[in-house]
Amino acid sequence: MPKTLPIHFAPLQGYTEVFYRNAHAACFGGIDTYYTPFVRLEKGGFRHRDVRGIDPGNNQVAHLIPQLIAPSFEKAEKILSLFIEKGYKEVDINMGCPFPMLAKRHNGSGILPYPEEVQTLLSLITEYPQISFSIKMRLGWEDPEECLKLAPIINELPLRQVVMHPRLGKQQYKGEVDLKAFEAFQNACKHPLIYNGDINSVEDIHRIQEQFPGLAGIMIGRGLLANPALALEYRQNRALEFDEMREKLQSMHKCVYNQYAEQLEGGDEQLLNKMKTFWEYLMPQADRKLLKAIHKSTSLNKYNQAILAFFNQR
Ligand SMILES: Cc1cc2nc3c(=O)[nH]c(=O)nc-3n(C[C@H](O)[C@H](O)[C@H](O)COP(=O)(O)O)c2cc1C
Repeated sequence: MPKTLPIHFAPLQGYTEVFYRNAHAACFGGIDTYYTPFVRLEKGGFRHRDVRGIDPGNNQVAHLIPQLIAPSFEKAEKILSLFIEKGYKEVDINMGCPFPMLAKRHNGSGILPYPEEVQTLLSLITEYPQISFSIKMRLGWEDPEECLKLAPIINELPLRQVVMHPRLGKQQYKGEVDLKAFEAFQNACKHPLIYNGDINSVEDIHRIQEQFPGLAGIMIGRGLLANPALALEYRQNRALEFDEMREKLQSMHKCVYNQYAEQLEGGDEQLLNKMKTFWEYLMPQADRKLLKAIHKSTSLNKYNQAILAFFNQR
């Protein structure tokens, strides 16, 4: 039996928000580390929801790491100061985001073609030795050679780990993950390395683990949104029974719903929209009619009826 690797829940802006993370940890678990979606500066300040999302008072998961995205040392330092003020000792730096609006300003994977800018940004890491840093990155913006050129810079830094999603920024989420290029980076990288990308089943985890025996962990995003039990099933080496899955999912749904119902002030429509995102990636293999009724519900009332029908299915 290969050893069980730590599973990291990837940050997903708009999905793995604080209420989702709390509910997931309480109802499913199996995760070693959760990450906040990236915090960024908007017109020099912070977005309220980002500040709420990292506030330790709102977070109930055992191990949470806040993530920042910035194109420069100064901006990154400002966000880091917020994390330090909130008491965090571990921080992740995003060098993987492919969104063109951010990438064109050298945020996320947009910085990868520019080794000097990467070096300046990451000098933050040596300036704050009291913080344990990780980076989450892609192969490059348009060429997988980019990460190999960055390897000497990255290797010099006292990093806790590197998370690699083996796609290019310009690909967004299209095409296949490039496992050959991942291997080349693994050979060049001296830090503990975590694989991230297109893991949708326990078999996928085992396959990646076999192919890359030196890995320090696996990070999963959309696969966990689709099957919140995935990490638990991997850890316990068993698939959840239908009834057990339903029970856990129902309590997770209730937990997310109640937290949003308490916090949101925009009425039923806002709550309805928030809850619909909960279902966007969830259980794509479930009964299509039941899912469609949820996705298409036009009022909170209709949504609640659709949910009831979903959880009452045999
Ligand atoms: C809607 C969406 C939002 C995302 N937000 C973030 C983010 O805030 N920070 C980050 O590092 N990655 C973000 N990602 C990338 C994921 O963390 C992950 O790297 C990517 O989805 C590949 O992993 P997966 O195939 O397991 O989902 C996002 C991805 C998606 C689809």
